Parts: sequence; C-alpha cells; structure tokens
Amino acid sequence: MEPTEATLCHPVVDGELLCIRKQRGLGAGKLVGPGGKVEGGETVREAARREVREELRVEPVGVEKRGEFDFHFRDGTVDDDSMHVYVFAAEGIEGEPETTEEAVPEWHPTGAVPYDEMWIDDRVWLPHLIAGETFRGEFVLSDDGESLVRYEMEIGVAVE
Ligand SMILES: Nc1[nH]c(=O)nc2c1ncn2[C@H]1C[C@H](O)[C@@H](COP(=O)(O)OP(=O)(O)OP(=O)(O)O)O1
Repeated sequence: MEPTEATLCHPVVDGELLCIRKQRGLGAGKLVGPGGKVEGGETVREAARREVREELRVEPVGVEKRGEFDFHFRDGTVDDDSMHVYVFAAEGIEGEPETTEEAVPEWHPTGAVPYDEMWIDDRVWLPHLIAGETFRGEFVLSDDGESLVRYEMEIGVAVE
C-alpha cells in the first residue's frame, strides 16, 4: 500500500511558533502544525500553503521546505497506516489566524513549546525545524500513537 502523502507547515514569527489545536481527524485534541493530505493535481508546496489557508485563514509567506518524514503506526504485529509527510516552515503570515472548524490557533514561544501536548515524535524533530535545520527520517509509533517504538533521523540533508 502506498503511504498517504501529507504536509505540515509551521510558521515561526518573532520567536513564536504558530500551531493549531486540532479539532477533528487524526490527532484531534493535539497541538500540531497546520497540514493535511496532498490532493490530486497540486504540488506538495501548494498543499502546504492551502492547508494553512484552510485551517487558519492566513497566507503563509517565506515558505521553505525543511524535510520529509515517514510516520508508521504499528505495534510490531500489524503493518499499516503509513504517512509520508513533507515538512515546511514559514517565516511569516499575512492576516490574523482565526479559529475554524478544523483548528484553533495557538502561538508558543520557541523556547517553551509544550511538547507533551503534541505527537510524541515532535519533541525529536521540531527543535531542529525551530533551529532552521533540514532533516529526513522515519518514525514508528505504537498503534495508539502514544509511544515511539523507534526512529531514525538525519539532520542537515539537502532539500529540493
Ligand atoms: N506522528 C505525527 N506527528 C506529527 O507531528 N504530525 C503528524 C503525525 N502523523 C500525522 N501527522 C499529521 C500530518 C498531517 O498534517 C496530518 C494528517 O492527518 P489527517 O489525515 O487527519 O489530516 P486532516 O484531517 O487535517 O487532512 P485533510 O482531511 O486533508 O485536511 O497529521
């Protein structure tokens, strides 16, 4: 089965990270980056911008691709639910983030991100996004998504 392709795009503006409190779908209740599935006929960059627009009603500016991750959910017995995620950072936004059906905006200082309210893998890779680095990696989460079974990550990779 081909992995689902999805995006994440975190604006980092004046030392603050823009996140969303996800209202529905995968990871509902968690603090995440704006993002979602790539649709047919759009590039991943277009998908990243569209999701920020749809979820927060702002236009991201200075959007930079930082890397790619494979996320797998499994407990070692089943092999399903793989997601290939293209990760972007944005150096600004145009407009004021709004609450939508999908998302409630939250700004957090980059030095005090509440990682315990995020996906378990975010504490591993998000500090590198905040530091301006590029990356590529693979994360295996338990089926309930609550623990990290294993991961591999390379920092400072070439990103097209
Ligand atoms: N382990 C993980 N860590 C993380 O930080 N983000 C993850 C993640 N696993 C999935 N995601 C993100 C990537 C992507 O933005 C989103 C995909 O979840 P969904 O399919 O529920 O998306 P949405 O419901 O927002 O998609 P659309 O229906 O396309 O809007 O979840």
